[in-house]
Amino acid sequence: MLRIAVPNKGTLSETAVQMLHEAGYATRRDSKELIVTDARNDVEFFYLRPRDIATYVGSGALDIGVTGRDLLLDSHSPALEVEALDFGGSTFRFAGPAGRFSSLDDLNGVRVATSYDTLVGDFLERNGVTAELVRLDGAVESAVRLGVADAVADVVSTGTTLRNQGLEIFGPVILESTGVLIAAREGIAGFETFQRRLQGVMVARRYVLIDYDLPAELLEKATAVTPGLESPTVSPLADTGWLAVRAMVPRKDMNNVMDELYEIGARAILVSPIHAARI
Ligand SMILES: Nc1ncnc2c1ncn2[C@@H]1O[C@H](COP(=O)(O)OP(=O)(O)OP(=O)(O)O)[C@@H](O)[C@H]1O
Ligand SMILES: O=P(O)(O)OC[C@H]1O[C@H](OP(=O)(O)OP(=O)(O)O)[C@H](O)[C@@H]1O
Ligand SMILES: [Mg+2]
Repeated sequence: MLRIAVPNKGTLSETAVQMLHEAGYATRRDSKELIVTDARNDVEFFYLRPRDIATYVGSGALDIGVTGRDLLLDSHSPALEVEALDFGGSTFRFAGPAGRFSSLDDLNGVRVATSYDTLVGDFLERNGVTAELVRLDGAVESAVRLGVADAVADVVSTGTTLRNQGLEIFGPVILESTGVLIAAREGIAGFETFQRRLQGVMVARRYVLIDYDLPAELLEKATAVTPGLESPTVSPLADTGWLAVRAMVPRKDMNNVMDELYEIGARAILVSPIHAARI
C-alpha cells in the first residue's frame, strides 16, 4: 500500500486535499482525522504538519508527500522533488525597514528573523554573508517592529503582510517556491499512477475543450490557432464544405482563441470544461 503524506494545516492543505479529491482519492471528513485508508486505490494518507512532511518522506517512513519546495530545502531531507504542483507558489525574500537595506552585503553583522533558518543560513553562507539568524515560528514580519531583529527573511506572496509592517523587500531572490510532490526514492511501486492522477487534475484545471465548425478550406489556418496536444480532431459535417474541429486549449487563452477563430471564419465556437484527464 502506497503511503502518502498530506499537509493537515496551513496554506497548502486545502488545495492539496481538494486535488486528491478531484483525483478520485478518499479524503478526511473532519480535521481531527490523521490517517485515511483508501482501500479501493491501495493508498493510505497521513495528515501531517507541512513542515514535517519532508522529514517523514526523507526517512523512508512514508513513500510520497505534498509539501513546499522551501520546506523541503529547509529540512535538509534527502527526499526527492519529483514534480512542481500548480499551487502554493511564493517567493522567499529578505525585507527590512524602508530605506535601511539595499543589498545582501548590508546584512553582515545584523540580526535576521526567519522560520526557515536552514534555508536562509545556506543562502547567506553561499553568498559569503555572516548574519545572526533569529529563529521564530511564524509571523516573523513583526520581529523588526518588536526589536528582536533588524531584518526578516520570509515567504512573500502578495507582499501585503510586509507592507502592513512597514517593511520593504531588498536583495536577491532567495528561492522561488511552489507546492511540490516529493518521494522517498525512485521506482516506488504505484507512484506513477498517483503522479499521473495529479497531473490529470492539473491538466483538467489548466485546459478547456474547444469545438467549432469551419469551412473546409480554412483547416490549415485554424490548426495553427488550435494545434491541440497532438493535433486537432477533425470530423465531417453533413454539409461537405464544412468540418467540425475539436482541440484542447489553455483556459487562460480561451477568449483570445475564440476571437481569432471567429475572425478566420469559424462559427458555432463552443468551450467546455474538462473534468478529468490522463495525458
Ligand atoms: N501566502 C502564501 N501564498 C502561497 N504560499 C504560501 C503562502 N504562505 C505560505 N506558503 C507556502 O505554504 C507552505 C507552508 O506554509 P504555511 O505557512 O501554510 O505552513 P505553516 O506555517 O506550517 O502553517 P501555519 O502558517 O498555519 O502555521 C510553504 O511552502 C510556503 O511557501
Ligand atoms: O505576501 P503575503 O500575501 O502577505 O503572504 C505572506 C505571508 O503568508 C504567510 O503567513 P502565514 O499566514 O502562513 O502565517 P505564519 O507567518 O505564521 O506562518 C507567510 O509566512 C507570510 O507571512
Ligand atoms: Mg505560515
